[in-house]
Amino acid sequence: EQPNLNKNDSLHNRKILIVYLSRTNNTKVVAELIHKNVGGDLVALELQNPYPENYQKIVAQVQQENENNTLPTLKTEIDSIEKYDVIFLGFPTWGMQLPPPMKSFLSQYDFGGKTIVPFNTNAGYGLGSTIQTIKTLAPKSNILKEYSTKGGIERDGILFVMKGDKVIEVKSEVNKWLKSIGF
Ligand SMILES: Cc1cc2nc3c(=O)[nH]c(=O)nc-3n(C[C@H](O)[C@H](O)[C@H](O)COP(=O)(O)O)c2cc1C
Repeated sequence: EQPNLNKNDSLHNRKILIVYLSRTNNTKVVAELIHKNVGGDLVALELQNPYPENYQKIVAQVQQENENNTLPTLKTEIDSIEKYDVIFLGFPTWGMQLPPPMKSFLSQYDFGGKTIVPFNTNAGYGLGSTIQTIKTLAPKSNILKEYSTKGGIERDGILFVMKGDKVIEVKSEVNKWLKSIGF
C-alpha cells in the first residue's frame, strides 16, 4: 500500500504545484477541480514544438518518440521546483504509456523527498505503464494513490466529455479521492 500524507503535516505548510498535460481539455478540467480544492500553482505543460492537430499524425509521432526514447523539449519552465512539497501530475494515457512531455518533465527536475500525486484521463483502457514510469523517473519521491477516469475517445471523434453529469460525477470522485489521500 502506498503511504498517505502525514496527517501532522499541516495543509497550510504544504506548497503545492499542479502540472498537467492536456490536448482535448479533459485532464485540464480534472486539474482545475483539484486546484479549486487544494490551491497552489496550476501549470499546463507546453512543448516548444506543439504536436500536430491531426490524430493519426500525433499517434505516429508519439509512437516514434516512445520507441526512440525521445524526450521532447518543453516550453514550460518551473521557476524553482525546490519550493514545492507536493506535485500533482496530470496526464492522458497515450499509447498505453506516460506521454513523452511528462517523461521530459520528470527527467528534468529532482523529485527527491517530494510527494507526487498522479491523475489521469483515458479512453477507457486505463493507466497502462504510466505509474510505473513515474516511479522509475522519480525514484526518490513518495507517490500517492492516483485518480483516473474515462475521458475522451479521440480515435472515435469524441473529444471533450467533462460536462453535464460526467463532470458532476468526476467532481464528487475527486473530492473523495483527495480526502482519502490526506487533503
Ligand atoms: C496520441 C494519443 C494516444 C492515445 N492513446 C490512448 C491509449 O493508449 N489508451 C487510452 O485509453 N486512451 C488513449 N488516448 C485517449 C486519451 O487518453 C483520452 O482521450 C484522454 O481523455 C485525453 O485527455 P485530454 O483531453 O486531457 O487531452 C490517446 C489519445 C491520443 C491523442
